[in-house]
Amino acid sequence: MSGPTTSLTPPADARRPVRHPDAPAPGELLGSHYDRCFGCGGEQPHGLHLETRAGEGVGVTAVFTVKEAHQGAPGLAHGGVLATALDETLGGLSWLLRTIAVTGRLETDYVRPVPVGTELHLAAEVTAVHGRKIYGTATGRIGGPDGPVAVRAAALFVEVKVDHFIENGRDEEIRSAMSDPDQIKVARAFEVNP
Ligand SMILES: CCCCCCCCCCCCCC(=O)SCCNC(=O)CCNC(=O)[C@H](O)C(C)(C)COP(=O)(O)OP(=O)(O)OC[C@H]1O[C@@H](n2cnc3c(N)ncnc32)[C@H](O)[C@@H]1OP(=O)(O)O
Repeated sequence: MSGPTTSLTPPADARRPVRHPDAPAPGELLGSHYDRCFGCGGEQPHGLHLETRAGEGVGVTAVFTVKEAHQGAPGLAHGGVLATALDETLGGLSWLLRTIAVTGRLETDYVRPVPVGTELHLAAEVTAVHGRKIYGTATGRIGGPDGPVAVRAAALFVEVKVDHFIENGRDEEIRSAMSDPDQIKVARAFEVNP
């Protein structure tokens, strides 16, 4: 049975994603692409501090522990924070394709409430590529990597050139990110189609 067609449904002539030959090995920690990123940066005290690892195929896994600062309803994770966790995990996929891409569209289903203190086990994969458009899905499970799904998302990322950040970001942060002594991180932040 086919579902409704939306802008998140890859067109019929979309291609299967291909893991870049220089992608990190399965299980390898990707590390933060930028210290001040709200999703993964170590220098954001209330950030998500998401730790993402390369998975099999064109997939990644990540873990996010819901902290007191991430509440919406008392004792429960804020939906926007959970969407951020899904978005950040999906963002990690660009490192497996060795492409820079930004979220164009993110559609989120909230299936179960996620209490503060929960470890959310995230997994994302690229499902198709069409020109600059990268289609992906993500899930967040509670109680372990095979636990019940609490949140899931479908997304469309759009490949961009590094100019996207240089032209739209603030000079101070761009300069600071480029001068990071961790050259792998700089490459992750700024390299386009090596
Ligand atoms: C300083 C540190 C750097 C860090 C770097 C690492 C980044 C990692 C960050 C990780 C953090 C996590 C990630 C984050 O949080 S990323 C942050 C959140 N995202 C953004 O800020 C993106 C803002 N949007 C834009 O800049 C532009 O709109 C983009 C670049 C997305 C497209 O504008 P552009 O002018 O370039 O392209 P186009 O308009 O010709 O469209 C091209 C194609 O795409 C299709 N399309 C477009 N939008 C949509 C849509 N909404 N639904 C459905 N389809 C859409 C469009 O129809 C067309 O299709 P086709 O006609 O070809 O078939």
